[in-house]
Amino acid sequence: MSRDVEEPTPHVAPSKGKAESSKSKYKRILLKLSGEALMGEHDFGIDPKVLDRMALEIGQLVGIGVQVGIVIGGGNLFRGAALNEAGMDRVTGDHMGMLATVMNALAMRDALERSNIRSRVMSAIPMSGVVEHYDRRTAIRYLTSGDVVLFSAGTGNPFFTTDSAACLRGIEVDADVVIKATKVDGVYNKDPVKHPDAVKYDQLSYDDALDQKLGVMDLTAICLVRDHNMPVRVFDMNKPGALLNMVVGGKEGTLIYRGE
Ligand SMILES: Nc1ncnc2c1ncn2[C@@H]1O[C@H](COP(=O)(O)OP(=O)(O)O)[C@@H](O)[C@H]1O
Ligand SMILES: O=c1ccn([C@@H]2O[C@H](COP(=O)(O)OP(=O)(O)O)[C@@H](O)[C@H]2O)c(=O)[nH]1
Repeated sequence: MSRDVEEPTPHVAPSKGKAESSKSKYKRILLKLSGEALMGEHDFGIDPKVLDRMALEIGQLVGIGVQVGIVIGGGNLFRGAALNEAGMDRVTGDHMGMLATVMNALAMRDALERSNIRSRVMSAIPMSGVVEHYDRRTAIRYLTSGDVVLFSAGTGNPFFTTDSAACLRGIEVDADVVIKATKVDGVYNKDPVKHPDAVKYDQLSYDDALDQKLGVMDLTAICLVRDHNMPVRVFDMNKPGALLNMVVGGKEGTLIYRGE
């Protein structure tokens, strides 16, 4: 697949429906939201104030015609690896982690709909009566019609992360970019939380991210985007307005792409 990387010319594919995105650099994005960020000031669970703020920011994108797919993590509730360390079977823990992402997606849909933003939740694990089962063609139809689509339950398989799920869904629905909204404002040469002298990259290649084993995103996810030439942007979701600014072409976060 030869996906046009965002530089130097914005990639606007005519096949993605009628949405007017004259001010947006992208027609369709896949936004990965950290589960942990949903906790806000708390140690566990979901802070409704955080959801409302995110709904507002997502609404701004929808308002300028951007088609938005979202993958939410589950780290605010359960992580398979942590449950495993505490003695639980890993696969059971991962199933709990994936179910946690469904709960987060339901909470986010609720917040979006309270803000009058049409949205759908799809799950990689069938959950009849609660959410729709993921189907790529249906998801693309929803996106094209302007609905926000929340892809929940990760990839549906244990031993993966929601970063990998975000990259997978982004590639499947032919998004222009995967945007990882996280706790740090970009990718650094080492973990900036542990190393105050870490230096931030404005952009770096997939191969550099892999070679340096930069921990901001798991290596499985980076291999996937590299193989499909899907650009990834990493930015700080706690910085108000940063998401909209990035989508209209402002300088935010770090771009991971195929390089020169
Ligand atoms: N080289 C790096 N650049 C930026 N962040 C890094 C790096 N190495 C490790 N990190 C850590 O990765 C974290 C983001 O990844 P992760 O915990 O998976 O986030 P999320 O919960 O958003 O998926 C950051 O909070 C940061 O502490
Ligand atoms: O495809 C997937 C995605 C997620 N998970 C599980 O769900 C948890 C929550 O996802 P993640 O840790 O990626 O959430 P985040 O760090 O983004 O909050 C993971 O720890 C895994 O246990 C999984 O098993 N398969």
